[in-house]
Amino acid sequence: MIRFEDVTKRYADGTVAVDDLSLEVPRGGITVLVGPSGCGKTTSLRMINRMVEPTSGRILLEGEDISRRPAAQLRRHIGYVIQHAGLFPHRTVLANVMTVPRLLGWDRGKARAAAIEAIEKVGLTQDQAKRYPAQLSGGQQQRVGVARALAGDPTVVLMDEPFSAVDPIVRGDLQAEVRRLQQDLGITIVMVTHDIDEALTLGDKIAVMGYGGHLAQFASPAELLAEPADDFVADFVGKDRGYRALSFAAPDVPVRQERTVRVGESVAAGSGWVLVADEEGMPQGWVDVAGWGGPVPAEKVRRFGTVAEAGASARTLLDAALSSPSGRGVVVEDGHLVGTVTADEVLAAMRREGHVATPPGRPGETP
Ligand SMILES: Nc1ncnc2c1ncn2[C@@H]1O[C@H](COP(=O)(O)OP(=O)(O)OP(=O)(O)O)[C@@H](O)[C@H]1O
Repeated sequence: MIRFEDVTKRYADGTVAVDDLSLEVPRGGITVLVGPSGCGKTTSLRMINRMVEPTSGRILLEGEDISRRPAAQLRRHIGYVIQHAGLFPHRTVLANVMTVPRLLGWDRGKARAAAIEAIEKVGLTQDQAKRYPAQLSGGQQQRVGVARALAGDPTVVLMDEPFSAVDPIVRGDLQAEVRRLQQDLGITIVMVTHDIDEALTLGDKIAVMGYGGHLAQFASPAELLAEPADDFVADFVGKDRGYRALSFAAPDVPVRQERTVRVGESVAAGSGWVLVADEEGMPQGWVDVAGWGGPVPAEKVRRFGTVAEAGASARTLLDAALSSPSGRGVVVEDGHLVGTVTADEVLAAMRREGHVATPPGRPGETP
């Protein structure tokens, strides 16, 4: 839906900020532009709303060359969020958010209603709407920035390093919020970040840009981790990409049936690790039935570590298995036991589905 065709931007001093960029941002998802400082991310983003004009090439929005549309008209459908929110300090939150619909020519009543709706969408209260930006935390100010971008009912929202100025916990909340908003509203988000973790967390598609403003790779997070196009991308994506890739694979691991007992129920000596569940079948923990038998005492029940929801990522399944005292990870659906998986079973499923390579068999080993 946003298509860059051979787009180059050379600034007046000769700097080539973007070099022959061609890519297609899909409609209704999050596309992230990521790369080291100065690689042309911001320039690329700003060409989408014509804050910067390409030197050559063209950009199409829904098949239409944006250079043919008056910039002001184009921007009506494109929200814009910047680092530090860029709020007017002497205007209340509500007035700040109203600026966008007012610029669109909406009357005060309609602009106010749209602003209030946008403020609620980003999780701010009516009380906070009456305050001035300085009376809010950094994370809340950033929410106001997002609300302002949404108030004009855009189809596309551009975000330039929107969360880089907030602490990691707030950042995580804001990332989740942006993902939720994108899904609820069906908008297309194009986001710039220099943080590969943020790109991998949020991006449906990621454009890794390299020095000199050229596109190094345009791919999904899973593809980027599995098959970085070159050394630059491999370095940028990071050394532990094998582990990170686990988050993006949801292998079909056969779940084994697991017998459960209740506290007070008798077990035979030497049963090994037995899963304890309550009367509704909700798993509660493991009990090690080694040198004893008889009724299970509550104080012998050990928590099971993490639990995986059915259909979870390989990372979650492995984590459940590795953190379980029995080595068997508990898989649940709506809190009810489905069964258990071991780390070996998760890895075997990963191999079967081609998510991880199968090591060549050593001599004497049966395949
Ligand atoms: N108005 C301008 N005039 C001249 N050169 C510019 C201008 N704006 C940006 N540049 C240069 O173009 C290149 C790309 O800049 P841009 O801001 O697009 O990169 P970026 O990837 O967003 O960087 P950062 O992560 O540091 O913000 C840089 O070398 C920058 O110095």
